[in-house]
Amino acid sequence: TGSTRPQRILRAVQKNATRGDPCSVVKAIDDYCRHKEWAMNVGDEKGCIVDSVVSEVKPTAVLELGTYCAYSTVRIASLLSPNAKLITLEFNSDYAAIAREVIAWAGLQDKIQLVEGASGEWIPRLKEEFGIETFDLIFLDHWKDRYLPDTKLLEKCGLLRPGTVLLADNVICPGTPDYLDYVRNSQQYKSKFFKSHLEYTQEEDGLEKSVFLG
Ligand SMILES: O=C(NCCCCc1cc2ccncc2s1)c1cc(-c2ccc(F)cc2)cc(O)c1O
Ligand SMILES: [Mg+2]
Repeated sequence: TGSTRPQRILRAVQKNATRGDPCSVVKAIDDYCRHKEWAMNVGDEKGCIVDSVVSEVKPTAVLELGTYCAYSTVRIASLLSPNAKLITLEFNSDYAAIAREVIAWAGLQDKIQLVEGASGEWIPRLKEEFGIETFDLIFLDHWKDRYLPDTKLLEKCGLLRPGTVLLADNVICPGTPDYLDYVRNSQQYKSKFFKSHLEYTQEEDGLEKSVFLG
């Protein structure tokens, strides 16, 4: 029984990144996935767009849907203010186990709460379980056919406030057509597309930034 791709990514982090240095963790994953084997991290090109949105929003409460190996988790958390918190949901327990190790290597355990489970099950529980009022920023990077139902669920659960920013990965590749249609045509959102490329490739992709207007 050989290793899995997430295990190989963790090994690359432990080999090439400095403990407690989130930037070196991000770089180690990008180097490995660009030169050794592709993996579904948001990557460096789209990651720079994520960085600019996080820096602009200055969120104190962040929700990430889809952790995988915690590349974007670490990238976002490294930009947050001291009292800010990030909750990240991961469905796959093997991914979650690797993600916890990557988060620990980056030294960001105190900022990040990793929750194992399905978004549809956990979103209705976030207020009660974690004392969350509303989120300032939500990064959608999980099952592409869950972006729309989970956005409607977040609205229903009162987890959005006027000004909450939804930032969605992969709106072109693999694509989230129903979600794009909703946020671009709803009076409740002001939406903007950031053209980019699928991580580590020249395939078209992009991020959609949608501000909830209430
Ligand atoms: O599926 C992707 N990402 C979601 C993984 C699903 C993990 C989940 C997390 C979670 C948490 C809570 N509830 C339910 C769920 S389900 C994904 C796929 C590609 C891609 C692009 C071109 C390809 F040829 C092949 C793959 C690129 C990307 O950037 C992705 O993000
Ligand atoms: Mg993605």
